[in-house]
Order: sequence, then structure tokens, then C-alpha cells
Amino acid sequence: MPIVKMLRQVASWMLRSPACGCQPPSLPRRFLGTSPRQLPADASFHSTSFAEADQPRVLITGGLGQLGVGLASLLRKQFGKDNVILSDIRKPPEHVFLSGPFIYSDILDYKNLREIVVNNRVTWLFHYSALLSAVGEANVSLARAVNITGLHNVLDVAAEHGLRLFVPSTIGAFGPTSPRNPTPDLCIQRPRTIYGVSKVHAELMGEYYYYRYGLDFRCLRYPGIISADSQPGGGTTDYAVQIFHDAVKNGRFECNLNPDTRLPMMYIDDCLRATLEVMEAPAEALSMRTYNVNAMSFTPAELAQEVLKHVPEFQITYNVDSVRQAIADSWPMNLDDSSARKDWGWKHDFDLPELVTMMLNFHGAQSRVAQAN
Ligand SMILES: NC(=O)c1ccc[n+]([C@@H]2O[C@H](COP(=O)([O-])OP(=O)(O)OC[C@H]3O[C@@H](n4cnc5c(N)ncnc54)[C@H](O)[C@@H]3O)[C@@H](O)[C@H]2O)c1
Ligand SMILES: C[C@@H](O)[C@H](N)C(=O)O
Repeated sequence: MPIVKMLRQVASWMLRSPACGCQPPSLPRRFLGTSPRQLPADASFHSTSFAEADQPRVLITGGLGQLGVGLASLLRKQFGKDNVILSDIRKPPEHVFLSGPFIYSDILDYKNLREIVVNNRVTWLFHYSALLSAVGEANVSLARAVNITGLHNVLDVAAEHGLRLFVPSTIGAFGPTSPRNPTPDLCIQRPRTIYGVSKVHAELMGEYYYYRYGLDFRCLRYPGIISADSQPGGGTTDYAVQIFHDAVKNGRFECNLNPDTRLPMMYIDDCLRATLEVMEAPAEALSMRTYNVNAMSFTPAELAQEVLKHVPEFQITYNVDSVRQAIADSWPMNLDDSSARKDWGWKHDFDLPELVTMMLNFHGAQSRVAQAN
């Protein structure tokens, strides 16, 4: 078929496609190719489809950060220990190494990533590697490499091997010109951090691969995530984790954001459950491929008030970090997650009072153990 005619057909297909993304791509396969890094024409696109009826075989990239170990633990309960491989470029602590399969994987090394997927018959990939907002601004070229080039490698491997791919996005994918309270799923996205730019890129590339190559791409925009037993990796919302350590240890906390900085936040258990739920949702239920998920929204002053109910001597002071403050001021105060609630039944369990109780109980127990030893 002449190239011009073929391109016309591609263009008319793209214009016909529903914006919601609920239909699988209908572009004839001979136009699509198998993946962007062209495999031989006779290669099987869904090379792992034999495993669909079995438990998924899972790979988590960047798994030693704040969220990956908890995700592995949740997925191992669901799918079996040996079906979930954690990976990272860092050396795992002993308890993580002993808890299940761990493998070295640098997402910038495409061949290494492909070998891991092939050798382990991976069917689901959770792509957690990233440089977060504050560290990204401190090292833009590394953030660009990890968050953008790394994502390209992951998308290509996932498309070539027919994987179901989860990539987290963030409140940081919005910017000062987005509506901030609440921020809908679809609105203007002009973030001003390399982190945010790379996450908008990830959302768009994932959706493009879905339409163009049939990649089963799923994405949630997480709020700031709060966890007790893992440390955040250099973000703007980190204060809301550190405050609990310091309240229990010293009875005081110096906050690097203004007292009235309102941001969306979520307890880690809700975040990981949302991640599993969207990955398990039937494709027909998904009217979009990128969803906001929301739980609570508070300011440092409101969080401090709640901590004070448990730690009466608690004191908070403010020493604002101008880089983090500027980032926070450009982010949503609240996410509108009504589509996630409607399409696949998303519902959060933890609001501010339960979050504070959980966090202080954990750190209180830890500090009592430390004192006893
Ligand atoms: N934690 C949050 O509040 C939050 C909120 C929104 C979105 N997210 C997203 O969730 C994901 C996980 O977040 P996190 O808080 O666990 O991040 P983190 O910064 O704590 O961990 C990221 C991990 O990526 C790894 N990494 C860096 N370069 C790599 C490379 N070249 N190859 C492989 N791994 C590499 C790091 O070693 C680190 O362990 C990220 O994509 C992040 O953008 C997190
Ligand atoms: C919000 C999120 O993406 C991350 N915790 C950050 O602050 O950078």
C-alpha cells in the first residue's frame, strides 16, 4: 500500500479513537509493527500470554525506595513469594534480601532489563524507579536520564513482551496553571519541575503505547505518600513523614514548608492497595489509563494539631526551604478522584486521625523497643 494512503488511514483511525481510552486499539496490526524497537515481523507480540491464567510474574523496578518493599510484601501475599521480584541498583538490607527474590537492575540498561523479563517470564511490571521532586531539581540531568530515558526502556520492554505495566504518576504532574482545589483528571498540566515534566511525559507515552501498540498501561497519580517503616527519597511531601519520627524522638519538629501549605496525602497502605486494585481491574472497567487517587488533604499546621492530641509537649517551628515551597505552591491542594471511585471502586481507608494514630503507634513502639535494648 502506498505510504501516503497508509498514513491517511492511520490518521483517520486516530481521529476516530475515543478520548476515554476504553476501547482497545483498532489500528490494523500491519500498521502497528510489534513495538517501537522493531522485532522481526513473525515474533509473537504477546509472548507471555500463556501465563494469563496463572498468577502474574511480577518485576518491581526501583524497589528499594519508600514504596517498593511494601508493594512487594503486598503482592507476595497475593501472588506468592517467588512470583514477585524486587529490583534496584542499590544493595538491599538483609531483611529485604531474605524476604524474597531480589535482583540488580539498572533501568538505563535496556539489555539487562530485557534479560530479566525474559529469564523470569515476567508478566506484570511495576515501574517505581525515579528521582523525586526535590532531588530531581538538584540533579536535573540524572533525573532526565532516570525518569525519561529509563521510562522509554521500560515501555519498550513491556510492549515487546506483552506485559501489563504500572507506572505511578504524581500530584507533581500538575503545575501552577492547573486548577488546584480540586484538580480533575483532565486539565492543563504545565509542571515546573523536571520530575513533573517527566511524569506528564510518562502519562502521555504510556497512553500513546496503549493506543499505538496495545500496551496494557495503567497509571495512578499518587498524592504525597506517608509511611512508617520506610524513608522518603527526597520529595516535597517528605515533611509529613519526618514529623512523626521527630515528634516521638525529640517532641519537636522543624518544618521546611509554610504552616498553611495544603497538599493531598495518602497513607501507604491505601496507596499500595489502590495500585493492586487498578492492576487487577478488568480492562473494560477502565475508562481512562491515568487516574487521580485521593485520600486526605492537610497543611503542616493541621497535621501538627493532630499530633499534639497524642504528644501534648509537641512543638513545631518553621524554617522554609524556598525550592520545596515553590514546588508545593504549584501543586494541587486536593485531587478529584471521582473517576477512580466510579470506574473501579476506589475508596480510601485512612483519613488524618487514623493516619496520625497509626504513625505514632509505630514510632512509639519502635522507640520503646530501642529504649528496652
Ligand atoms: N513516595 C511518594 O510520595 C510518591 C508520590 C507520588 C509518586 N511516587 C512515585 O512512586 C514511585 C516510587 O516512589 P518512592 O517514593 O519509592 O521513590 P524513592 O525515591 O524512594 O525510590 C526510587 C528508587 O529508584 C531507584 N533508582 C534510581 N535510579 C535507578 C536506576 N537507574 N535503575 C533502577 N532503579 C533506580 C533508587 O535506588 C530508589 O531506590 C516513583 O516513581 C515516584 O515518582 C511516589
Ligand atoms: C508527591 C510525590 O511525587 C513525592 N513525594 C514528592 O514530593 O516529590
